[in-house]
Amino acid sequence: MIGVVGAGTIGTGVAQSLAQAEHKVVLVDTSADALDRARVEIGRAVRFQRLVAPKLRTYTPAEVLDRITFTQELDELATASVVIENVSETWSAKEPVYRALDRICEPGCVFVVNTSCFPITDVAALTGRPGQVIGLHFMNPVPLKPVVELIPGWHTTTATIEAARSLLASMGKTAITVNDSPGFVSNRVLMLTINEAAFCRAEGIASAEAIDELFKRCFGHEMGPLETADLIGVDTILHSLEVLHERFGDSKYRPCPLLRTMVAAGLLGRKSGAGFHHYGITGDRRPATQGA
Ligand SMILES: NC(=O)c1ccc[n+]([C@@H]2O[C@H](COP(=O)([O-])OP(=O)(O)OC[C@H]3O[C@@H](n4cnc5c(N)ncnc54)[C@H](O)[C@@H]3O)[C@@H](O)[C@H]2O)c1
Repeated sequence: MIGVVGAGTIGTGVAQSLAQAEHKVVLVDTSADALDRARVEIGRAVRFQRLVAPKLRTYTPAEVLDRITFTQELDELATASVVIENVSETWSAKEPVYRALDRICEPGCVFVVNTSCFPITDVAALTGRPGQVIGLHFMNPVPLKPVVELIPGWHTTTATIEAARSLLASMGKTAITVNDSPGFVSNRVLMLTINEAAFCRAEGIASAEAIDELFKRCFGHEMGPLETADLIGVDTILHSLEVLHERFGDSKYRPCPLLRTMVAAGLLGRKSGAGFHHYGITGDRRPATQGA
């Protein structure tokens, strides 16, 4: 059984992807609402994928959901072989989870850190098993993204790296390995781009639509930086920039104040229905009427 902790934007996709690979999953969140949303979202996403991604047509939503136990009890992870942690990107959220998991889980259990920016070695130091802690930075939406950034910490053993690779292979995914550092490679670069795009929007240099169109039509990106921020979650972007700012001590990572305002206003992106753009209940983009 694989444990997944955190049933938000990314944890929901991780649980779905594991269940579609025939793993038994226990999905834990402190919020009953988050678990309810995850159940609905997984059913919707599997239905959608059966239409657009032929390789994933094998299972019905009921079959996938049947492999997932939704619970608020971390203790249910006592027999997990691997736990993938996806709780909010703040140290105050992550620290107690690792201390508790270290007490609850069997000594052989591997802990996978799905963080955007925290160094894996820092997280591993919260546990008595640093050799069995590894970073896997999944991309959103998890079921549709075939590549994962893999980050061994200082003490991560070869056996743990192999266990992570074989879990990914069972999910039809491969890894690109990078060394441990705040934000690794992908988010160290991406967060600066999104932050600068937010500054352009905040200074009135262009609309959110124009900023995103430039990246799509001039550079051939699938999504613009502000659409990407909405997909990831504006709160997760803000927390990630705060981690980079604090860890590097470099002012180039200071978060654009507009991001703080948007988080305070509840404009979190797709998950709240509005961010830099507006979204319908199925996540489709709608013309902006107000907000950022
Ligand atoms: N959103 C992305 O695209 C993305 C991609 C890769 C990695 N990440 C990382 O994954 C983690 C989660 O990000 P997210 O975007 O899903 O955030 P989110 O805010 O959508 O979800 C976080 C979830 O964690 C839950 N949570 C908080 N404390 C908890 C606890 N003690 N026990 C159990 N559940 C708890 C919250 O209730 C919430 O449902 C972060 O570290 C983020 O940086 C996010």
